[in-house]
Amino acid sequence: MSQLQDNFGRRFHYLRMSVTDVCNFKCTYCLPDGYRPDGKPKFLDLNEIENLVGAFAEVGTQKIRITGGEPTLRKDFTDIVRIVADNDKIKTLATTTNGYRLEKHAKEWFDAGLRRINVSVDSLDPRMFYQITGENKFDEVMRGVDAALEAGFERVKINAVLLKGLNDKDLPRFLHWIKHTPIDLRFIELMETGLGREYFKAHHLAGADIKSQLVQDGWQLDQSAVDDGPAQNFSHDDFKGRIGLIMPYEKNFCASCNRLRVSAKGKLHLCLFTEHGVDLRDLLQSHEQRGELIERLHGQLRAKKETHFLHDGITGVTQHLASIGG
Ligand SMILES: Nc1nc2c(ncn2[C@@H]2O[C@H](COP(=O)(O)OP(=O)(O)OP(=O)(O)O)[C@@H](O)[C@H]2O)c(=O)[nH]1
Ligand SMILES: C[S@@+](CC[C@H](N)C(=O)[O-])C[C@H]1O[C@@H](n2cnc3c(N)ncnc32)[C@H](O)[C@@H]1O
Ligand code: SF4
Ligand code: SF4
Repeated sequence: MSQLQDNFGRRFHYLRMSVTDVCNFKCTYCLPDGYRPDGKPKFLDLNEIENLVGAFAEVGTQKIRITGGEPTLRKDFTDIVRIVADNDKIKTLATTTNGYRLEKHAKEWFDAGLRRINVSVDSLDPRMFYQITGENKFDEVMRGVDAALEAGFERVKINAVLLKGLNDKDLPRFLHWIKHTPIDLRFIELMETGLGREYFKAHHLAGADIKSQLVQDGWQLDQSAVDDGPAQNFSHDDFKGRIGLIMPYEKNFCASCNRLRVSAKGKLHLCLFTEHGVDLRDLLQSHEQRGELIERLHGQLRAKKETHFLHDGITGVTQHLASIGG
């Protein structure tokens, strides 16, 4: 079966699969008022997930990241991990989590087949962590990170959204942490969502500024991390950890786009900032529908735009990233 490719020659071997919109945190840049149910949520069930993964695997998907909302709030999260891990075409299985349930379940998820984990830790100062996430859970989350390191995950990454006037003083603490700890830090430039211009204007910090500072301090661009898509990665001889920057406002950011998204209710999003998703759910009901589903995927890929709306100055297209999984 031919691989997913768009009109610009980009190949898509990475699926970000959201399994819930629900979240228990209130990150100020994402869900400042917390999760608000939109009617009765009915997220993809295990059968639908298995059919989805099977179809994507058949058209070249090798990496799946389970995301949300907070994916680990699903009671059947471990079963979801197992379903994806059981598909031998999927070589890399990852999740992104706020770390809330990590301490207790890291080993269980690892044993079910999860191999990479990204934990969002926006600050290493517990008070700032609380101010940003709305949850006083810094110690629990950090114990979760330790549990993940102990469980044997091949990669443990920490995501932090760069926020002017909030966590922008934290860089030295983060650097101190990765001096002797083999952690990959991911600094993500704040993206403007439907939350409003004011928040963005007040807190947006250009990733390029962090990049200049890192380069000045002897960090070197590492081109070897080929599966990382649009992130730029840096390493330093004196540090065990690495740093990745996601700078969506940089020119050419989308040229290396390699990922597609499916929402928790089964909608295909060709970009994090597309206007709407295309329903796949009607074709996720049985294994026999796989051929038709694959045809729909190929058809949709032809409509993928070269770059995203943010570059055209159109904002508010995505209300918040919890709805698509970031
Ligand atoms: N605009 C944009 N932002 C992205 C893209 N990929 C990741 N991001 C942002 O970076 C955040 C962190 O991503 P993660 O879920 O941790 O995964 P990742 O950084 O893609 O990690 P890898 O799978 O190792 O590449 C996402 O939630 C988004 O906010 C992308 O393709 N486009
Ligand atoms: C939507 S969350 C879902 C997974 C999980 N709840 C978590 O926080 O890790 C995925 C990632 O999106 C990032 N994110 C959310 N809103 C963002 C925004 N407006 N700009 C940049 N990154 C954002 C978060 O920091 C997080 O690392
Ligand atoms: S970034 Fe993740 S943890 Fe924070 S509110 Fe959004 S979905 Fe929840
Ligand atoms: S913004 Fe859209 S097109 Fe650009 S890299 Fe992200 S998902 Fe791909």
